[in-house]
Amino acid sequence: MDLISNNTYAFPSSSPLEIAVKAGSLFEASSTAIWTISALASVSLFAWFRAPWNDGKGHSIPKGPRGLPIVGSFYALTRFPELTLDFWAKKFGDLYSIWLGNQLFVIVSDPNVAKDLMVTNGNVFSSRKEMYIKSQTVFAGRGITATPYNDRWRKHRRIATTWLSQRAVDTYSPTLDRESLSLVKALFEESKGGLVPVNPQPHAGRCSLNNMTTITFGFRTDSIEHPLVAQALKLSREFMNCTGPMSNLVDFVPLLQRIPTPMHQRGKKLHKGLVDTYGGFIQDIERRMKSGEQVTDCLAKTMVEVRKKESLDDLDMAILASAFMIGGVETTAAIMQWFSALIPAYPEIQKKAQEELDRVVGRGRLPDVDDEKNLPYCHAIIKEVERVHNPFWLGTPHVATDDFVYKGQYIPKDTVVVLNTWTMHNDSTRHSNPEKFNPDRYINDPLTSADSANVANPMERDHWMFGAGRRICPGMLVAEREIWLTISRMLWAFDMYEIPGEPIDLKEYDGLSGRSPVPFRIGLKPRHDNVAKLLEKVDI
Ligand code: HEM
Repeated sequence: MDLISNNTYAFPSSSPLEIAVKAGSLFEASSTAIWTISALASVSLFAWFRAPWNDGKGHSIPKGPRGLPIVGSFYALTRFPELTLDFWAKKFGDLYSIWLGNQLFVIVSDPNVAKDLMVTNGNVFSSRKEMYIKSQTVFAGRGITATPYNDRWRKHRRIATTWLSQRAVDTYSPTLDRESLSLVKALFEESKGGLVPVNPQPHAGRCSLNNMTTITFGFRTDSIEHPLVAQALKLSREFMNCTGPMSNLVDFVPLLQRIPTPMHQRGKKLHKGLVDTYGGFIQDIERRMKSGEQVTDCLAKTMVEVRKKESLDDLDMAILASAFMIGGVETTAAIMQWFSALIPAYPEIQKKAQEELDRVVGRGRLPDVDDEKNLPYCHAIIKEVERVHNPFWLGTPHVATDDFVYKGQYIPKDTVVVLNTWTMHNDSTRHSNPEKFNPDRYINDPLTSADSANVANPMERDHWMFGAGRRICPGMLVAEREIWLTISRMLWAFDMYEIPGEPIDLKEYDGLSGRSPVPFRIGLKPRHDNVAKLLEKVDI
């Protein structure tokens, strides 16, 4: 494969970083004319729509790239934004600022700064910006993920955490167990026992989808051909592409919000798609409950039961369910997909994991939840995949609800705060030789990521994939269990190998904010006869 050699994760000579940086500097160099024309046109606008650069007490906003009039630094962030942000982190430091249109962002590239702002000062840095497309158009002012730090968010977060607590996740174990077995069986069948190359992506997508539809609506799909699989994955992907932290300029240039753009149409269509699909399931559940039918326990049923007490309207329920379906499907599926794309290049790592599995679990049964503590190498592989291939390099930004001065640097109220996790995950002071895929770096880290998020020293946290502070992902527990069951069982069942002549591209990815690998195929050779035997009774 062309991008990986000797276990080293190295960028090609015309790397996205170089392209982004070259594009940035070329743009800056050749943009004198654009500057002159647009500066004249925009100077008055500038003064009008940009926040103050200092607090009048000698504290200025953090330094950062100058950007262009009107669009700010947007031009440099349309492709591989994480690499451009990393380049600027090296130039401007752990806390720097950028402008996108009229919006000031500060970019946090260091674990200590992340903790100081988002955890220690969580009372200031736990809100969300009401972005025009994401919050106002797609979520119509609802939805836990996009809601500002207010009572509506507290209510939705309370309902969500009830459904995502450790106790709740324990009750989903049979679902997570079943779906991971169904995934392994589907891969086994499609690969015809190792003879036919397989793209595991749709199977991983259906596995995550089934977990979320069962938790949210109490049903599952029975094959990757089920129409909901394509529909749900399309909605999630469109959501990620329209609403990522830096996905569209309409959010940051108020003038664009007043004229019809294709992004408005996409936002409205997406809103309708989410409400029709997920709101439709809730209405169906409510109708069945009213007619006295027994309805399986699920989030939708709970919402219908408490709707009066919690003053939830139809839109609240549809959007909260959508947040589960968006937050919980593309994310866990992406980790399974990155694992499947990456691991074939590392036969020696697979072998080591499989030796551990044979020794601890044996070949007479598949690994289970309780085995994780005794399988440190398999546990470490997952953490390393998450470090190297966080599906959300920029997370979900927070916003400051007050003016704040951090180490002499002024962060005005309404500034958007982005965790630059690419830089944090590739910091050589925390992770030696960060470019190397090396599960051994986590071999002495038995913590779950949920526990690791609470370690006192932020330099010791495993990774920042789930965000930070009061808005940290409430789905961590279910996500970790789901990922454990699927990945440990794939390692137990298959030798995963590259198809000769079909290199797997790990640099490109699909998605503007949530990332998954571009389509690929791998070989999946069952490791022993018990694979077929133990999967015999599993239903897909
Ligand atoms: C690998 C899997 C996952 C990843 C990488 C992930 C990542 C994230 C991130 C980065 C955030 C923003 C955190 C912050 O603001 O600091 C978030 C929030 C959220 N996630 Fe996840 N997530 C995953 C799985 C899940 C699952 C399974 C669910 C279940 C429904 C879920 C539901 C949510 C919700 C509802 C929020 C919004 C929380 C709020 O704004 O208060 N996530 N997630």
